[in-house]
Amino acid sequence: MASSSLFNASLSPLNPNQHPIRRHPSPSLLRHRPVAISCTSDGNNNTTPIETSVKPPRRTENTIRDDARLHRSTAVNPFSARYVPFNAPPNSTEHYSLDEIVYRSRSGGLLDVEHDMDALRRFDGAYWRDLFDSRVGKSTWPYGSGVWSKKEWVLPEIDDDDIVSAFEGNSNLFWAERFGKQFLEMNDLWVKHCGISHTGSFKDLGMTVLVSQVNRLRKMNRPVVGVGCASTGDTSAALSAYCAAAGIPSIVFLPANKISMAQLVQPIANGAFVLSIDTDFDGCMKLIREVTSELPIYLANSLNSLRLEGQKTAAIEILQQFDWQAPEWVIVPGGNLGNIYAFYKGFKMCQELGLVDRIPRLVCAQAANANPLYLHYKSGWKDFKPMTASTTFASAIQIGDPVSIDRAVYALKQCDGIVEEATEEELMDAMAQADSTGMFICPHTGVALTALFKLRKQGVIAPTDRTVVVSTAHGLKFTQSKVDYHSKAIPDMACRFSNPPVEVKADFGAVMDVLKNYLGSQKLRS
Ligand SMILES: Cc1ncc(COP(=O)(O)O)c(C=O)c1O
Ligand SMILES: N[C@@H](CCOP(=O)(O)O)C(=O)O
Repeated sequence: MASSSLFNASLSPLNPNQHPIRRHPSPSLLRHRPVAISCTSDGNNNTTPIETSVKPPRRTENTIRDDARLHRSTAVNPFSARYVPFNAPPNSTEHYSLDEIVYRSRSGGLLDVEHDMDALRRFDGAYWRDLFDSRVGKSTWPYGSGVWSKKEWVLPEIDDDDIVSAFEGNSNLFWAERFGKQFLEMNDLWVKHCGISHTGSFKDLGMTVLVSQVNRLRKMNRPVVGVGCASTGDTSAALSAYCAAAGIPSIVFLPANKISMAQLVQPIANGAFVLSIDTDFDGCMKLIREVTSELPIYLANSLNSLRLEGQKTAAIEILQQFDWQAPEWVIVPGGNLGNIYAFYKGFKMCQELGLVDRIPRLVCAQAANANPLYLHYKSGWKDFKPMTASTTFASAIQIGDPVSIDRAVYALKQCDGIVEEATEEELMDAMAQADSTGMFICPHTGVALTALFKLRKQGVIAPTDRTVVVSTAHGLKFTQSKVDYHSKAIPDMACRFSNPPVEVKADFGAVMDVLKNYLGSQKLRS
């Protein structure tokens, strides 16, 4: 992408430690009295609630891990999960322990993490809502994380000591008041800022789960020397950060010259082994799959269904942030297509376990330059054709052969979902419009906002529909695209919402003239 001369001068470079195992905990008890509730087992995995002690304050010499250890329940954990073939027929018996290293089913299809829903159903929706609410805003290990605050639904069997977490999640659900009013005549529009996160994207949500499980496997002496991924920049950043925190080697395959400088420097700084490969993301993905089947390198892309268990918590969080009410619409930018399924799965679990009575309709938004799902949708879900994706400012979704295509199609069909697309000009304009109302979003979020513009214009989304746009990465990772846009340095793009700096002499009169001109152009607020 071209860089700007304009910018050269000015812009250089409860007691949540244990499961309160009982059916109807009083909300007041959970919120106001720090009572530790544990459970005993009769040896048949039947649990009986008992209240134990009032939690003493943390001793200053203890870490939060020590503190959690002191308060850990010794009772039998009634929850479990395993791998099963994705969308398996009801008579399928194929399944694998999460401690096995397996990414594909026997028939070569995708896998899914299946939870013991009967065990989870022994507690009603009110119980789970209260439990999850009681853990928000604390530093208790590991529940200070938005992912691990839902541990029973994520990786129920992992030891808290094996968890590698940066207290990710609990991201801001931003009321886009001015953007909604000014550009869409909407009053209930929200942006879920998943990119305001440890490494600047939603990938942290899945990576904490995957790297925690790797940590466990390594302690079990399973053959995992390192963890590897192919990436358009965000998966690699998250993988390298979580591996560095745990002291685990990470290996990342990046398509040469196709990711932003800010993304490239993240794994470099975190000490990953970085391969810059002369191909696109799909080429890197093919290579990492081949390599991980030959070497003791654990695959960290979302082909590995563990990742989606963490990512689904963003959906649960949205419901929680709306006091357990489902919005009408959730719009998610899609590339490798794991996230759209993760959102569906999070919403669906909340419905099945009685936390909400319905789920939102999902919209998956793709860049027109990398739109295999959109074309598939438009063909009435006839045969899917992978493509070679072209360059897009939404570089993290420049993917032509998404590994989770089956998951995405399933999710969209189940929730009466829609697929939309955004041209380069549309996505860049939408990003600039959002930024002009106080956000600082990434181009992928611009893709999602374009889908919203189109669906509002078609009357599919109504002005009062509660709508959430998922912002997937921090705008600071993509500043070059913003510099190019505001410099009007993009060939064949009008850059209608650009706001270049005004060059002015260091002279009082000249500055006054410019300012008077500017103020005159602004409407006086009544
Ligand atoms: C910033 C950003 N947004 C959206 C996506 C799309 O997510 P998914 O690949 O799960 O569809 C990705 C990665 O692909 C991403 O890095
Ligand atoms: N945008 C992704 C692409 C890979 O997706 P994944 O979810 O399968 O890891 C990235 O940042 O690498």
